[in-house]
Amino acid sequence: MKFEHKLRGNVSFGVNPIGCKQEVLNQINYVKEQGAYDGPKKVLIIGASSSYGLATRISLAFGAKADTIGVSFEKGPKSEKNLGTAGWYNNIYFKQFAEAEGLVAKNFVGDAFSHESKAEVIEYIKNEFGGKVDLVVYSLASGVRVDPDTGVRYNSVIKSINQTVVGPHIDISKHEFQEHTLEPATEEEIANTVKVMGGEDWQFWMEDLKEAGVLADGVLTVNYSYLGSDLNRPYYGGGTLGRAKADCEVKAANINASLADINGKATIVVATAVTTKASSVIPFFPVYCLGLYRVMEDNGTHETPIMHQDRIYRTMLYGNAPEYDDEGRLRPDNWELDPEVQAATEALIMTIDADNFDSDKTGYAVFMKEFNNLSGFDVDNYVDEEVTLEELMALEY
Ligand SMILES: NC(=O)c1ccc[n+]([C@@H]2O[C@H](COP(=O)([O-])OP(=O)(O)OC[C@H]3O[C@@H](n4cnc5c(N)ncnc54)[C@H](O)[C@@H]3O)[C@@H](O)[C@H]2O)c1
Repeated sequence: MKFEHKLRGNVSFGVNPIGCKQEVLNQINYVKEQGAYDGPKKVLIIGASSSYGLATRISLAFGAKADTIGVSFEKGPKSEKNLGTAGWYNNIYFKQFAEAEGLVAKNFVGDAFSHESKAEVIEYIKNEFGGKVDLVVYSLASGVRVDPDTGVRYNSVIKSINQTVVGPHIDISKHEFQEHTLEPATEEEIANTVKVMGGEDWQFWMEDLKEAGVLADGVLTVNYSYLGSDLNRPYYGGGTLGRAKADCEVKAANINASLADINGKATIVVATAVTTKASSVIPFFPVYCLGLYRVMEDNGTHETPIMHQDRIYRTMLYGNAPEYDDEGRLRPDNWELDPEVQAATEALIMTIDADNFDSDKTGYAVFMKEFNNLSGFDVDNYVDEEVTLEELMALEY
């Protein structure tokens, strides 16, 4: 079967399942090369099927020998034209590789926002996962959330607040460098984005898990945030997504209070900018990445999700070199926010235009390779393997 990388704007519809398998294996091998580390042994990851959540799962399983439960919202194959989503295959192949090493790897595919998903996961932890988890990772990125109590559907928007933002953007499918205009969000759009991407559902998960008695003494829970810099503040930190991230900090404080009696802790991890399905559709962000990646590649500090998450868990959360800010947030993003890196990124971005955006002057090649890798294309060590639709449909998650 031929796999086609279909794109609309910066959204990918095609998938190469065999490429996804190799990409998962490449990440596993990266972690193994770093060696083993002491970490949590029973982990729940909400949003586990791609980028940061998947990288977290791979690092913890293959670096710290953790058993993992992954929750995600992915689609399986229906026809040769519709092979489903990359995350579907990432789940399957992660599980195969983890089980081959004697680890437990359980996948739940469904809506993490629903009561049913939470109940199913809790039942599984109680009956088949040893009764308790010692780490809960919340790595969800979604455009919609249906409120589980009212049934009301909320959509998140990526918009600025109180200002119109005009700047450069790239349309990947058209291979075009464009000027983009972002109109400010309404109050309702801001509130809806907080409802979807804020911390409410994280808090709901932690309340339900605690009430069910499935959190180990000393449990840690983390939520991935992004703060960024002046270069992206108008459309990120100062925009609707920034509001949602601020809400996660409020909810972290609530969770911390509720976990005190079991010595638990909620931590906001401010992660670095990486190429993911969620970040590629943020207006202007790809151009920020073109500048940033060139500078960080040249400095030897550019990281992919697996490199970043492995460093976070190995050296910071379960290592002896965590770096917290005054607000108690973990700051592995300090390589990105280094003033010299930011100044060089800004200077480079000012020179990027329609003629050179895809040249070696920028991080275009790095960005595009990472973008293609997300769907199983352009993967290192890839070996073509004949596979039929029936075989793909028979794969069990
Ligand atoms: N990409 C970046 O540059 C960056 C930087 C810092 C922080 N973060 C944060 O990291 C987190 C993860 O983002 P990502 O970029 O890895 O996203 P992603 O799109 O790669 O992954 C999102 C995950 O959420 C799951 N998901 C979405 N809706 C769901 C639902 N209703 N039920 C169950 N699962 C669902 C998907 O299946 C997937 O596993 C987000 O909070 C994001 O803001 C991202």
